[in-house]
Amino acid sequence: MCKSHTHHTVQLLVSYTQESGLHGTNGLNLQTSYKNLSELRHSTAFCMAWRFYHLTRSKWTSSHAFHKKNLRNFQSMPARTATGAVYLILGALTIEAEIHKRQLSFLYNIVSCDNSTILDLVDRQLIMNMDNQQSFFCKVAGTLAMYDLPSIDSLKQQPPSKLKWKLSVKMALQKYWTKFFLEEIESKTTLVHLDRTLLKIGSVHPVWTSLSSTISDVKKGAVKNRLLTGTYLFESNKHKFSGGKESSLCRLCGTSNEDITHFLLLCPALHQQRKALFSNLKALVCLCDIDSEEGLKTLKRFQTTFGNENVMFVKCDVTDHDSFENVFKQAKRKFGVLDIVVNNAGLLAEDNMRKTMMVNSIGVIEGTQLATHYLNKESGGQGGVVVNISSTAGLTPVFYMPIYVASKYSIVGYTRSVSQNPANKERGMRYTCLCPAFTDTTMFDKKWSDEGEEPPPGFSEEEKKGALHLIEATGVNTVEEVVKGFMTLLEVDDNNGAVMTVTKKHGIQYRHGKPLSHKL
Ligand SMILES: NC(=O)c1ccc[n+]([C@@H]2O[C@H](COP(=O)([O-])OP(=O)(O)OC[C@H]3O[C@@H](n4cnc5c(N)ncnc54)[C@H](O)[C@@H]3O)[C@@H](O)[C@H]2O)c1
Ligand SMILES: CCCCC/C=C\C=C\[C@H](O)C/C=C\C/C=C\CCCC(=O)O
Repeated sequence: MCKSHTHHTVQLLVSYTQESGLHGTNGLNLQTSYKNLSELRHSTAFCMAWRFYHLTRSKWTSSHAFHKKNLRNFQSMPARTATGAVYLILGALTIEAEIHKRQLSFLYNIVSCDNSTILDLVDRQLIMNMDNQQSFFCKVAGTLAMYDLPSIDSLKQQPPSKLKWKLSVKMALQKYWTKFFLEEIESKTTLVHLDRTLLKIGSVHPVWTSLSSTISDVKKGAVKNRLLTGTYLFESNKHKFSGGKESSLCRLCGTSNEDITHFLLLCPALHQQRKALFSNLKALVCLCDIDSEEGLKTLKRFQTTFGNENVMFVKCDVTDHDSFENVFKQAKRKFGVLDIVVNNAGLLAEDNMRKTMMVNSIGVIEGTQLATHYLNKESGGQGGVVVNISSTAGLTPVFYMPIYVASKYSIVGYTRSVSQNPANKERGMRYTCLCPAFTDTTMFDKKWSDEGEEPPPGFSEEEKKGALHLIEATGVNTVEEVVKGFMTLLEVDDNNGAVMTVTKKHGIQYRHGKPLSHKL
């Protein structure tokens, strides 16, 4: 292979792929485009294999970068995409692996031939040249070891059929590079949503294979791909990165900031698409509340989105053991297994100390004990997570609501304590605590912003003024902001013992240092 031919092939490859961008926009589907790319790449790799020994480290690095850039452009991935994702989503081999494949094929052809002169030369090389790093045999011995393939000697003694050898090499390369890139992506926080079981060198990820090659489908695939790889730029990020110059509002609904929680769960403009997807997902929810009128309204709303069979409501009073346990029994009977419990019931009634403590404190403790019993692997469950809803008032004294504060402080201390039980790991349990600041819900009633209203029971006129002042100073969370913190607590599986605050000023923050960590 002469130098000018090599140069020509590389030029061809560059013009073919470098500016091609998204597949499909050039009229080709991903498979055809990739096949053409890899055929050109193979011949380039082939050329390089012979010049392999003369390649300097910087040439090596630039050919890797060149190859990765082509694969990335080809899938319309931005430059910040993790290398592992670029290769695994397309199932593509590295240049290094392509060269190894050819080395191993060449080795097979030599050791399995019946030309005694060639075989003698091989023997001579094996005796004389195995310490020489530049020798083909020394290099290929390293390649065989790298992929756990038989040594040159055993290949010579018992060469398998050509087909079998090709298959063994293919499998070994795929196994090695799949493991290599899976390890690489493990540390990437942007890739937490990528299902590892769908990633394999040699197979194209369903994000590409499930699409037709129409331009609109391919563009949808590019967005999906960016969502999967954590590289999609939500409006809220654009806002952040532009130093506030760009708007953070969702362009689809125009009503809220666009972030991943909004996009996946909340944006009303995507309701229809979500409905179709959610009806296949088996997210099963049991709602419970002492207020059955409101509970049944919420049930109806959830059933419309998630399907009638996937949601249930059970009336319950969390201060009554039997009533509370009945919820767990009913949910288990209908859904079979329980894995998340949210102890959310709460009230603000400074004029009723016993009720406040019974609902906000005892109710949450009771719910946590029942969850431990019904979810725990040691008592027939599959393990899971408990999220106890406290408040920033569970971390800061507030002089005009000491009873509410006492009830919420108790939840933080209780949750942190149960999270330290050494049995949690065996039981598959983790316990977390969410502490929102003032949030725009029914508890945060209009009367707190209406100067003309009487203060709520248990509050003097002066105390109400103090509260309004505090509310003005701290700001009021939207429910979406709190949901975002809540989803983070659920999704991060090594946060046992976490206490998270959600405030208007500082967003999501963990308190009390790093939680006691164990991965479940
Ligand atoms: N809204 C805020 O500003 C804010 C801030 C921080 C924490 N929290 C906490 O968030 C949680 C949810 O409150 P919210 O703001 O959604 O108010 P909310 O009043 O809408 O919800 C509380 C729910 O608890 C139910 N409940 C009360 N007593 C019960 C009982 N004995 N058994 C069963 N259910 C009972 C109520 O019927 C109500 O539906 C509460 O624990 C609250 O203390 C609220
Ligand atoms: C003072 C009564 C206001 C009424 C709002 C109704 C219910 C709110 C309940 C919340 O749990 C209270 C949350 C936070 C208030 C406590 C402390 C503020 C600490 C400062 C901060 O949030 O940074």
